[in-house]
Amino acid sequence: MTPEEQAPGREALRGARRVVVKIGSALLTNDGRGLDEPAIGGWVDQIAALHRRGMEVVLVSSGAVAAGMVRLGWQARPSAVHELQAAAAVGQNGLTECYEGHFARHGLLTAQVLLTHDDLSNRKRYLNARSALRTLVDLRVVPVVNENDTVVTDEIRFGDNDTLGALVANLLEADALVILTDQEGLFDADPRHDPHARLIPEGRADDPALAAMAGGGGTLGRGGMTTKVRAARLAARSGAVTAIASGRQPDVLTRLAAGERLGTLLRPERAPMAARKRWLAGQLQVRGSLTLDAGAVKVLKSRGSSLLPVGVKALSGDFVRGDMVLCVDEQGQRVAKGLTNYGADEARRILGKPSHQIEALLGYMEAPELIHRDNLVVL
Ligand SMILES: Nc1ncnc2c1ncn2[C@@H]1O[C@H](COP(=O)(O)OP(=O)(O)O)[C@@H](O)[C@H]1O
Ligand SMILES: N[C@@H](CCC(=O)OP(=O)(O)O)C(=O)O
Repeated sequence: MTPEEQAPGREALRGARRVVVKIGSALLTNDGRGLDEPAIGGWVDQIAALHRRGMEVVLVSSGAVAAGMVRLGWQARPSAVHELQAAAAVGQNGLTECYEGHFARHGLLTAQVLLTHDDLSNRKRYLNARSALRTLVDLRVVPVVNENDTVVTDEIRFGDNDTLGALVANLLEADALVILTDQEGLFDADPRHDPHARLIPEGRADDPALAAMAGGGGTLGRGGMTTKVRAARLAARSGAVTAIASGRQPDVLTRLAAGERLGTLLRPERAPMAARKRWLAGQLQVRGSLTLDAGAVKVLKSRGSSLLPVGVKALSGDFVRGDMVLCVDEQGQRVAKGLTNYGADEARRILGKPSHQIEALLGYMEAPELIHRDNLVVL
């Protein structure tokens, strides 16, 4: 059997028990004309149908800023953070009200869950968010998740909801992430600019060739296909398949759940990572970077070893013990990410040195490794 045959494909969607559905801004707001209520009603009807069949669905919905702009009568998306925050606060109200009303037609309760990057990067808050979401799902409530745009600033925002959708899929170990957008799926070029662009029906979530075809978004959406392909790679870490499809296709969700070949399906190729490693991999903020020699790159990749100072050639950034740092090879390619046992000043003094010299060099030894393998994830 080839790896392609072994990997979960369309049947993973058919048999999915838990699914995260992400609906993008471009689609939700009918290209900027305010919330597309009839369309939202249609997606809710499909989710309710899946729910009745026993499927657990978590919704990740964008649209707060775009809906707020329309309510406030603003023509153009503001660039000032405080205005974006205000628009999100006004628009999120409308979103919640809209979903609540439509799900109520089916006798289903919804729950508004607003998350920030900090909620998922701080381990304690991550575990809290996980148990709250799990409880809601167990109670058969449909969580409606968005980024808490009103309190985030540029440095700490996910920005696009594709990434948030993937992290929620990881958090709940969902079987599938379905990304509904305004295109039929991933094309080999941006169909907005290339009329000859062709749809890619299936691929590997971590295929770099697909990432290269994906471009940025329209005026309303944030990340375009770039963040959708990256989200598929993130979702694959917990074994989820990702479908990217047009929310304008009639019955798109129920047809996907029936295993129909719609849109683009991106399959996970590697075995799912343990939960803690996934949490590490999902961290977006890194404080510094370490350049590894070829020997260190090899043992990290082939044996999952810890990173010792002896294998590090250079470092950059201003990090402290416990911060996330990126490990790159001598060509600058990303190799791994992990939580460092030493701050930048100490690490600089022990670079390239065997671990038995650490105590003599620093006057103490926190640990023999710069990054322990439990705190390291190979990318
Ligand atoms: N290779 C590609 N295939 C399909 N769409 C692409 C591609 N590259 C860029 N895009 C753009 O990505 C847009 C969808 O992303 P985005 O605007 O962020 O929407 P959303 O709000 O649904 O996330 C499409 O309208 C399209 O113009
Ligand atoms: N959190 C933002 C959504 C960000 C956004 O537009 O994301 P996306 O739909 O992925 O392009 C909002 O509700 O306006």
